[in-house]
Amino acid sequence: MTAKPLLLTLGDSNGLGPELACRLLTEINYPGLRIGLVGPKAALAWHCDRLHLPPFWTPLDASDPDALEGAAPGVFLLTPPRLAGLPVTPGRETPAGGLSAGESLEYAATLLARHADWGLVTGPLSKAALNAAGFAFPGHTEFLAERSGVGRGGVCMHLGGPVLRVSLVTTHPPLAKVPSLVTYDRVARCLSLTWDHVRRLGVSDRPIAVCGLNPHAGEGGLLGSEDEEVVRPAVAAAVAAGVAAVGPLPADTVFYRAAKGEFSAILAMYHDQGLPPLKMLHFDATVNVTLGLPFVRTSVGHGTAFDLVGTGKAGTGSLAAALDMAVRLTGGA
Ligand SMILES: NC(=O)C1=CN([C@@H]2O[C@H](COP(=O)(O)OP(=O)(O)OC[C@H]3O[C@@H](n4cnc5c(N)ncnc54)[C@H](O)[C@@H]3O)[C@@H](O)[C@H]2O)C=CC1
Ligand SMILES: NCC(=O)COP(=O)(O)O
Repeated sequence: MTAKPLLLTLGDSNGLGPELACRLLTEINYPGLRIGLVGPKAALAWHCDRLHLPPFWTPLDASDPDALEGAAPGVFLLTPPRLAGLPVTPGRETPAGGLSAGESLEYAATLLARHADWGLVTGPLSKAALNAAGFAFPGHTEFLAERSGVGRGGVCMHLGGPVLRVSLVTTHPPLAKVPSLVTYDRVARCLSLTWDHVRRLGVSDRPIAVCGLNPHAGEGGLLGSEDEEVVRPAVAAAVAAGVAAVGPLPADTVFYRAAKGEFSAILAMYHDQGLPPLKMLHFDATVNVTLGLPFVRTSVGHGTAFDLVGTGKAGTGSLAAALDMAVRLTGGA
């Protein structure tokens, strides 16, 4: 079977994305794959020059939405019209970098609306630069949820590594808003999407652990009411529908238990409950997957790391893992 084309957005043109794409795609050969880089040529050219690499891509006509479908395996560059000639300032956070990220994502979303069987891998963007460029989204997840028509409530952010996998009930709201966003429907939706994902990965022999929102999962209501009133009924309904899940469990010990292999995934209630343990264990192997979109989207787990751009010190492991996962989820291997 021929592998599906993958789009790889470079993310913020001044961030780590272009450098990692240059290094990874010249170090590793992906036979049989059609990879369409999306972003400005200047970002790639700057790093190739610095790393003494020849251009490793073939330009494609970005106005032809089927150009990548008809291409032979290889690495291609699709530059959205507004990014042609965009100057780059690698390592500096600017609105131009945000424009590059936003336009590239907009362009990729348009192609994926036409080719839902393709996959999308995203390079890191700066949320501040993205918004400074006029794209009012807290991140890729919300952007793609809206552009695909699914809506923010229909998707679930999931990040995983070789041992730990973590889904999030809420994505990027301020902490003060989290309790009101932990609803029965959100917990149920995220459990259902996470269950589908762990089954796809072949690790559904163990249950999903659901974290409590409050310390000690509320200690029976003593330390907060949400775990008994919202989380527990949603978990019970998911179990009745065939999902293997347990909880709410005290979040302070659930990662320790998962690291020993007890759970297939963890459903955390908010960003900084779920992601610090994951990144501590798997920083250079973390893959972000948006569950619930009509197409496969994976991403690096890390951010733009402006401090590392051009130093050659950044690890390419997370991007490599994101590409591998996209190939796997689009049925390529
Ligand atoms: N996938 C995405 O688009 C993501 C974007 N972000 C955004 O990125 C921007 C910067 O965020 P930070 O919190 O500073 O996180 P960051 O991940 O960019 O950097 C945190 C620390 O990790 C290091 N680091 C990052 N990537 C690395 C790599 N590949 N190899 C070795 N070390 C690496 C950095 O040098 C820094 O010390 C923010 O605007 C944030 O919102 C953050 C996470 C994911
Ligand atoms: N910490 C994960 C993260 O911020 C990724 O966000 P997104 O851009 O993938 O929505």
